[in-house]
Amino acid sequence: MNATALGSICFNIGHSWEKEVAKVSKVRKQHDWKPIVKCSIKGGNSTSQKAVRVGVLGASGYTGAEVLRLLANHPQFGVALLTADRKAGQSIASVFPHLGTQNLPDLVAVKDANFSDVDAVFCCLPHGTTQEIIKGLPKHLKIVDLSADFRLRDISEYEEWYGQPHRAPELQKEAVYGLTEVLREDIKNARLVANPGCYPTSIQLPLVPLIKANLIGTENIIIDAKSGVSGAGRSAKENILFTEVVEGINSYGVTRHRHVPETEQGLADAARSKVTISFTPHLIPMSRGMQSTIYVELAPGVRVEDLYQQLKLSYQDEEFVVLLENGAIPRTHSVKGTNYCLINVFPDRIPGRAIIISVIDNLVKGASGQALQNLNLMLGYPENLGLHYQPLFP
Ligand SMILES: NC(=O)C1=CN([C@@H]2O[C@H](COP(=O)(O)OP(=O)(O)OC[C@H]3O[C@@H](n4cnc5c(N)ncnc54)[C@H](OP(=O)(O)O)[C@@H]3O)[C@@H](O)[C@H]2O)C=CC1
Ligand SMILES: CC(=O)N[C@@H](CCC(=O)OP(=O)(O)O)C(=O)O
Repeated sequence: MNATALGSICFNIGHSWEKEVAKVSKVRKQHDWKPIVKCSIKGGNSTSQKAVRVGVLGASGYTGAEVLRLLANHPQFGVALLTADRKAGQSIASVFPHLGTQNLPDLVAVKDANFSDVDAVFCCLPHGTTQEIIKGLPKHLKIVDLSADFRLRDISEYEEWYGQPHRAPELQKEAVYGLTEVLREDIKNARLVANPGCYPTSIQLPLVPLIKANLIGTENIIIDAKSGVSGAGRSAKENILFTEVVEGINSYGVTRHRHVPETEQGLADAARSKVTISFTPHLIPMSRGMQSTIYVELAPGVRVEDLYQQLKLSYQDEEFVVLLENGAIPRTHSVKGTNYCLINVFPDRIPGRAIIISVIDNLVKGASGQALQNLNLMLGYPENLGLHYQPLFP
């Protein structure tokens, strides 16, 4: 898809809900899904009739709030339960005034939550905490976990990188990694999806097709990545104070960031052999957005044009992953507030090397948007339902 096509995506998103719901009904028939149980619940449109009752665990955090922003436009998912920790007992309006018009349920502590009227949850909790909480959830729930707790298949690797033993190894075996465009078929049948990290999403989407096609070397991949500050969550930390972040750039996790094993796991699956990356993330003074600039070696006999054509082929039918027109620079402004990943490939001035730029909104494709894309799939809906947003620019 080229930049003109992207323009038409961004500016012709004229999907009417009637059309969407008609598509849903068709998909439901194909999947022999249970009939729509009409229930009156508070949600994006208060007291509207929605088919699926959704809970958001960690609704007082950034990714939880982003799930709620997206659900406000979802024709089939209504919000039935919201949880928080320190903010339990408060209204969502007092925690997030921008969500105050939605007439959402108040925040409760997870231990006081009643899941009997909930069909699916987005788990937007810190890693570590999440394993214990998900272990205790009723089995009827479909779960999309936004934390890192179920992303690493090898639990010894989890212990090594997260500094604590895995507390739900049985559930780890069941979890499906939620990189939608790559693992769509597995996600459709999953009960528990481990939604990918933001950096790993922005890196794997361009690299997986190139590695699968043996077009690039797998031992000398260098990734220089930048994230907006919302990537660090909403709780107070010294390194994300305004004064620490504004007018500067801060590298962190240098030589050792926990997204390395997650990214190498996904790339190794594509290569069917070990892949190693050098990865350095940076915190930059913007609220949301992420760019990964990736330096790769071309496999013998391969041209940069071959990389471009491969990505074009791989993503030609994808709505949310867009290869820009030759030479166009992906910008975080173009994806702000949307579920898009924009990619382009450039020849390095050093022969035999290429530079790939990939941008996403860390809170949308890097978290809550991809999570919604996955839950749509898990419940047999079109994966783009509720995800049609134009970029917020300027
Ligand atoms: N921010 C991002 O861009 C991305 C984040 N993620 C992952 O998503 C998850 C959520 O991130 P984010 O929204 O940024 O985090 P926040 O820190 O903004 O929010 C965390 C949420 O979890 C709740 N919480 C904290 N501790 C507990 C506990 N012990 N028991 C129950 N609830 C608890 C908080 O409640 P309260 O505020 O009331 O204390 C809050 O609602 C994390 O695992 C993160 O790594 C993944 C991809 C991108
Ligand atoms: C800016 C910032 O701090 N970003 C977070 C990554 C956010 C994310 O994707 O986190 P999870 O893997 O925990 O889900 C970090 O580097 O740890």
